Amino acid sequence: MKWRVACIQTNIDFGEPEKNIKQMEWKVKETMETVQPDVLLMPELWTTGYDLTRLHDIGDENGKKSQTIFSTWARQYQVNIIGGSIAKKTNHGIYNTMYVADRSGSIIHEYSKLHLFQLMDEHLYLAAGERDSLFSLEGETCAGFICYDIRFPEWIRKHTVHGAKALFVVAEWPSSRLSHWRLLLQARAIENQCYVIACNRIGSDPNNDFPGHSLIIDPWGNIVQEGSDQEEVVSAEIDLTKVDSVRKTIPVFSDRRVEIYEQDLDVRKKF
Ligand SMILES: O=C(O)CCC(=O)C(=O)O
Repeated sequence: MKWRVACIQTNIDFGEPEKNIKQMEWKVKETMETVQPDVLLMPELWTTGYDLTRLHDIGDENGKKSQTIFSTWARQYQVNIIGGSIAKKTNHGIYNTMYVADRSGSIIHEYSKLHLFQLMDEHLYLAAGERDSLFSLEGETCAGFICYDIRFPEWIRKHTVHGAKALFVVAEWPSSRLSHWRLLLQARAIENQCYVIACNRIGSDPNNDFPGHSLIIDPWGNIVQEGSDQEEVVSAEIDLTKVDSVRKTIPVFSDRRVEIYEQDLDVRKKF
């Protein structure tokens, strides 16, 4: 399977969902007219930004409005959408939730950020997801993650051992740790021998600057495309058969020694 993937690397107006949705509608239209991707990504919390203290007012009730928007755009343009994430308000709390819509407009996957980022106070305002993020897109096994999740290789691996060949990452990753962003994403691609397609935002909010640098990385760890720090669409063609050939060249998955990893370490003998 070959897909043209495209990250809408955009600024986000702080706490202004209506404005952000209107702007995104134009960007989706423009991207479909120019780049014509098969898979379209948006950044993390792109409707509200990190306006955490107001999420109970501006978040999306059960994610209903967002699902309708993704579904409408996906069907209208016949494109698969990784809808970044949005703030989903529920009776049990507010979740940082990704929806995936396929070309027919069906919502085929939902994932709520599992690891809340304390440095940006997420744990004070958001509830953590409890479910995995594996899904099938046009017959290919994929997984979706949200920002801080990429610091947890064991979480990502859980999905690639179940066959994920493309990891879609959405983020509001700050400029101060841009070097971590690049290295972590490249490491996840190399160790899991899969594509990583990662969409970050640009601009600033009251607490952080965001560097863009959305990335498309192949299963050998090469950066196929990297964004600047400006508003743009970062796109490339990916060929998922490359995943199989890299996994054949260095058979990391069959060389794993899971039975040993699962044994307890006998630390008392050593210290
Ligand atoms: O892990 C990091 O350095 C950034 C994470 C982050 O900004 C987030 O999860 O929103």
